Amino acid sequence: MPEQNVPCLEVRGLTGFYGETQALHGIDFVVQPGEAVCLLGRNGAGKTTTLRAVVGLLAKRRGHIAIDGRPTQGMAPEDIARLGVAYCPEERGIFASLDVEENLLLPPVLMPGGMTIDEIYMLFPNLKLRRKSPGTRLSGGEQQMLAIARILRTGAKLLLLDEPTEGLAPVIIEEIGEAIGILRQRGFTILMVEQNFRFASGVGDRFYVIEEGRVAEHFDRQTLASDHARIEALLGV
Ligand SMILES: Nc1ncnc2c1ncn2[C@@H]1O[C@H](COP(=O)(O)OP(=O)(O)OP(=O)(O)O)[C@@H](O)[C@H]1O
Repeated sequence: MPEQNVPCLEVRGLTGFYGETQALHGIDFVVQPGEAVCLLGRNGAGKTTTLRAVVGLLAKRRGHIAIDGRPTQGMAPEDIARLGVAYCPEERGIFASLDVEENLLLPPVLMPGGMTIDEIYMLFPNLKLRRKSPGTRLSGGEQQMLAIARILRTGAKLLLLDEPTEGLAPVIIEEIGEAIGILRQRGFTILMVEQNFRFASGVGDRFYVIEEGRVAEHFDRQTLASDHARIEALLGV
């Protein structure tokens, strides 16, 4: 049983570098169990780099990151994944030469409690219809659904989604939003990077605005509703 009041993810004073270039300058945020938290901000602000640091893909990172209270400093990505976190990258990473089901079965199951293939197909019926289609034949929306679906088998409880709506038609964006809602009902915790402010404001509980590698602002859904114009101006949307 996780201890009470232990965040699902805690990030304090996170700095990160690409070579000599500093991309993160001291990021602080928390994600509580069951929450959907969105990282917002302009291009190049450091949102993707933050997600990559959390899953250990950013080699040069400093500061405190803890998953369910367990610090991840110095850990390799595969060991961080075993703490129950999974990452769905912006570029989706679908293998073109594999069909839908082969792509689904690719990530290893790391912990008990992951969704079965049948449960995943109930969540994304399109993928079931296309189960034998190669990655190359999928639409952008199907690829995004597959990229999310693929991490649901692993047993991870914290899902990191990088721009899940990017380049997708409104009707598909709606389906992704519904799927995220169902995942939350099933107890998943979500940390998401989104440029689509409208989408983010519909699915997020709390929001952090990242600017130049720092958290510039933090607000919840209620504040977002009451202060919409100012926040839109802040994000330049
Ligand atoms: N592989 C890389 N090598 C060097 N610099 C990088 C690399 N990836 C990102 N950066 C730089 O790090 C900074 C943060 O980029 P990051 O991708 O985290 O921003 P972002 O907020 O996710 O924006 P975007 O939506 O454009 O991806 C930017 O200045 C970017 O140019």
